[in-house]
Amino acid sequence: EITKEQKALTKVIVEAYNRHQIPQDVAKKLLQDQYSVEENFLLLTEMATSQVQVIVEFTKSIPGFLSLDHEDQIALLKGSAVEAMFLRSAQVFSKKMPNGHNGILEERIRKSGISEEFITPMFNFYKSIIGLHMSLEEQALLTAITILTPDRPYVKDHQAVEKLQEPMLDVLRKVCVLQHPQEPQYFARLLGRLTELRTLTHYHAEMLTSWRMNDHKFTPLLCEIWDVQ
Ligand SMILES: CC(C)c1onc(-c2c(Cl)cccc2Cl)c1COc1ccc(-c2ccc3c(C(=O)O)csc3c2)cc1
Repeated sequence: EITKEQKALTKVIVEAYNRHQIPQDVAKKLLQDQYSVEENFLLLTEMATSQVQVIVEFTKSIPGFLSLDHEDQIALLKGSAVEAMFLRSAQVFSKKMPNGHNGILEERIRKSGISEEFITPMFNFYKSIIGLHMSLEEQALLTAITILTPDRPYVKDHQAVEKLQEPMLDVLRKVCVLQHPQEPQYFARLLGRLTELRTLTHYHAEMLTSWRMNDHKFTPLLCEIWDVQ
């Protein structure tokens, strides 16, 4: 069962996850009434830029992260940002957002210049995450586990990252058993979502290319984290 240290670790991660969120005034922009492809792309770019800042702050609160090699810290953030944003935007769809953000976010994503071949797997993923009815602890721990994935490109000290990721996996497994006693495979299903996230990262790289082909501009922060422009 869950040790004192594991309870403390979960508390730190959940508090960081709750503390760092997109500012309400940015989220509210989703409710604007222009729905052109251009307008949607600009809004989603603003959301993504704000969400990256949120992910960076959340990551800095993960115990031990700031003690990693600095280049590895950057490699982990660059390698996981898209996956962390899929997880976060999935929660927007699953929780009944006040004044129906979720329907609006979906509509803007569907009409932002993303081709159908990417929209289908993207929304299949969203459906599968929503169907898991993840608790806040599970969302926060799964996001930290995704960020602390040792085999991201250019990570030098894999072991140092594994040492941070393993305790998170141990406590997530126990949290899943406690919160979904009737579903012994729940933890395995959560980890299965991480595999599906990897394929979405691949699709996402192609989405970026097709946006750029149509001369779409990104913000400096997104260009840096996604190595574009
Ligand atoms: C550059 C841009 C066009 C882009 O490129 N790929 C993706 C992209 C897409 Cl289209 C899907 C998945 C991942 C990415 Cl990076 C995106 C848009 O990324 C988003 C990132 C994050 C949110 C997001 C998060 C939280 C919340 C909350 C909340 O927490 O209360 C309220 S509103 C909201 C909105 C939306 C969109």
